[in-house]
Amino acid sequence: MELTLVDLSVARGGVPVLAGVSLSLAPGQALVLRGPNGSGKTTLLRTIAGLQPALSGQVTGAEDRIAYAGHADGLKAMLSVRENLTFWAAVFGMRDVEQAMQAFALLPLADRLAGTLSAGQKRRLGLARLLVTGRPIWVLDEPTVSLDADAVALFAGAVRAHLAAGGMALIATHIDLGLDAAVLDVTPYRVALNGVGFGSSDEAFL
Ligand SMILES: Nc1ncnc2c1ncn2[C@@H]1O[C@H](COP(=O)(O)OP(=O)(O)OP(=O)(O)O)[C@@H](O)[C@H]1O
Repeated sequence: MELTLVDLSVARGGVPVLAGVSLSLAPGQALVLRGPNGSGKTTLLRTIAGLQPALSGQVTGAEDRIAYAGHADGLKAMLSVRENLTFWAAVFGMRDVEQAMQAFALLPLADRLAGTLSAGQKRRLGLARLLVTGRPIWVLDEPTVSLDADAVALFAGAVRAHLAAGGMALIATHIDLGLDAAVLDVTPYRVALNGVGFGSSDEAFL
């Protein structure tokens, strides 16, 4: 089943950011979102993932099918790498955490507390979580932040395997992942602010 956006408009802090975004993603396909800092990529991804409501328009094919990885890794600092993945696997009804650790070179760190990992290791663990969700649509916001070249290659390999298995991926990134993916620049969808500033915030925790 495809993921489809029809005429989607999104806002942050009550201020419209992007308007009229339409796209569709079929099984096996990836789409890379591009656009300057502050252009609205995160806002669009959060809306697609159901973390905030759209201003208008529709998202179809997303219900209970999205695994979202945003800027925060959302790890439990006092659980080990293996325990973090086991926790998430249980939440999503999956079991195989060993394969997820292997895919992101985490096996040597399996018993380390997540809170003691380096930034790049934490990011690898956050991305390994995608594999234990069993969800077909990966919505990823700057997934390669903190990753070294080897880890970026591991990540790109995981995305390729996910697509080959019929998964989908929507990725906001400023770097070239070497994926066979379409690219959507959000710039043409930006809403002109016409003097309206960003005075408010739409989240309790920033
Ligand atoms: N919590 C918030 N409350 C209000 N406005 C916000 C909030 N977070 C971001 N914004 C504003 O919303 C606009 C869109 O931000 P967004 O994070 O979606 O852009 P982005 O394209 O993902 O940027 P980047 O490439 O820097 O990650 C920006 O002008 C930003 O300053």
